Amino acid sequence: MAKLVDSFRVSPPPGSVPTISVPLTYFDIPWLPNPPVQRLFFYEFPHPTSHFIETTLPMLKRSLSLTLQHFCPYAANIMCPQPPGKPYIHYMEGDFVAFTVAESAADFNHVIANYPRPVKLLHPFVPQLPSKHVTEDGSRVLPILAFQVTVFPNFGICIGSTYCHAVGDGKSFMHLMRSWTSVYRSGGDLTCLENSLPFIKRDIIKDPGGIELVLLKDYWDWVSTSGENSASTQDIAAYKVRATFVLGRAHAERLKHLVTAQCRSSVDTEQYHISTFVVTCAYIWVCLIKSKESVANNLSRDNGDDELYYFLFPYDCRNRLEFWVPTTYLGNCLKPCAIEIKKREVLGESGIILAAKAIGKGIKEMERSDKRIETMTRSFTTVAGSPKLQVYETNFGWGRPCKVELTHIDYDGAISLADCRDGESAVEVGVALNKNEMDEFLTNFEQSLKLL
Ligand SMILES: CC(C)(COP(=O)(O)OP(=O)(O)OC[C@H]1O[C@@H](n2cnc3c(N)ncnc32)[C@H](O)[C@@H]1OP(=O)(O)O)[C@@H](O)C(=O)NCCC(=O)NCCSC(=O)CC(=O)O
Repeated sequence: MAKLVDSFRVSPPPGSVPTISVPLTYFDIPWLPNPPVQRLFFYEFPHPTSHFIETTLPMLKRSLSLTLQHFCPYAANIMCPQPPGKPYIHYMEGDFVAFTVAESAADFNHVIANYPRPVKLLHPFVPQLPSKHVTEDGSRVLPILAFQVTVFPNFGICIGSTYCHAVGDGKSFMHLMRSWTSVYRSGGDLTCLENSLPFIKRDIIKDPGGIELVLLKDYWDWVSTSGENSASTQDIAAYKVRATFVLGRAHAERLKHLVTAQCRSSVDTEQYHISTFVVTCAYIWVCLIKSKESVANNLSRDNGDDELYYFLFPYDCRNRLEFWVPTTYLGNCLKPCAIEIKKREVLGESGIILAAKAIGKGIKEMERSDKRIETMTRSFTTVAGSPKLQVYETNFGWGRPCKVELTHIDYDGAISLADCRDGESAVEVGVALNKNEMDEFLTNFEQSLKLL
């Protein structure tokens, strides 16, 4: 539980940003039906709530307001006119980011632990976006971003965020977060942002193949069928537990070595992109499949040998397209990369190696732009976050986060990936599963490590 202390609306400074309309591109539109991204940053903060409110809160709000002047899409709304109107981001004076302050009596060390805990434990620290509403002309208005700062008196604070993925991907959001921390640390001096301002214009995204219209039609179909009435997600997560698994650098290197050794020749090796990301995903994916099949009492490899499992992860297209997209581009610039593997391959002795080769081959094909997107029917695992987002590099001046969590994985069955706080570890993986699946996963994770 968290007790509401105060709530605010944080806008860019008055008069600093003109009214702006930014179209959504074909990279943004597919994210519209997705539930929002929820990321929690936990920090040690050994002070009472009164200290936070008097000394920290004013500058947190002021620095956010100043930062939003350069990141105004995050203070805006997404306007969704009735078809055939195209959705777009719209900012006007007075638009804001919802900003709530709460206090929690929960045990901070338990909250930030890696071991399995009920997913419900973290939900009180996740901010709610303001309600969607409909304008007189029938346009739906979707608020984009909300923050909630929860104080755990004398122990820590949590900066919780909820944002609509259609406004921008993880790279864009973490650009905002890191900029906010810089402005906070500099006492409100915006010159610290001068070398890394976001690139907000969308007309650099070229669409020679007319893919936007295809995706818009899919979106309009979604609105007219399930749309806003999709099933409540809260119930799905009620009985789940979540845990964080850390893959050490030594284990990642050993896995990379094992996979590379399995490629028959150097020519063969060139067909695969083998990295820490690839082997971590392969390792977790195989442990997940084994755990779920074990709980379903379905571990026999003779049964449904050719049944397929799918793995889906985003591929950042910045600097990888035929047209120029700067690394500071604010928006979505991700393509989905889908991998498939047969059940008998996963459950065999070389399951992790085969999974790594499949993922590594998929990335190479993305680089050559010849990867087809498969139709997935069932049994797919998706990835949220990325070790490249540097979520632990968000220091407001009271140290790096002691824990970062993505809580929307509680609902959609994705795994979350992040960099690690300490240099010894390679990747942090967040998993939310039913209790009995988590027990199996823990066993699989530990046992497979011993085999490396
Ligand atoms: C396709 C990928 C997933 C692949 O990941 P990789 O870690 O393999 O990435 P990469 O292409 O940078 O390759 C890194 C590996 O190549 C090696 N490498 C790189 N450059 C090299 C060079 N010049 N010479 C030799 N080796 C080199 C490095 O050692 C490293 O291995 P090693 O690592 O072993 O040292 C990634 O490129 C990508 O697009 N990531 C972005 C995904 C993303 O943005 N997700 C967020 C979704 S938004 C979201 O979900 C919302 C939110 O989060 O808020």
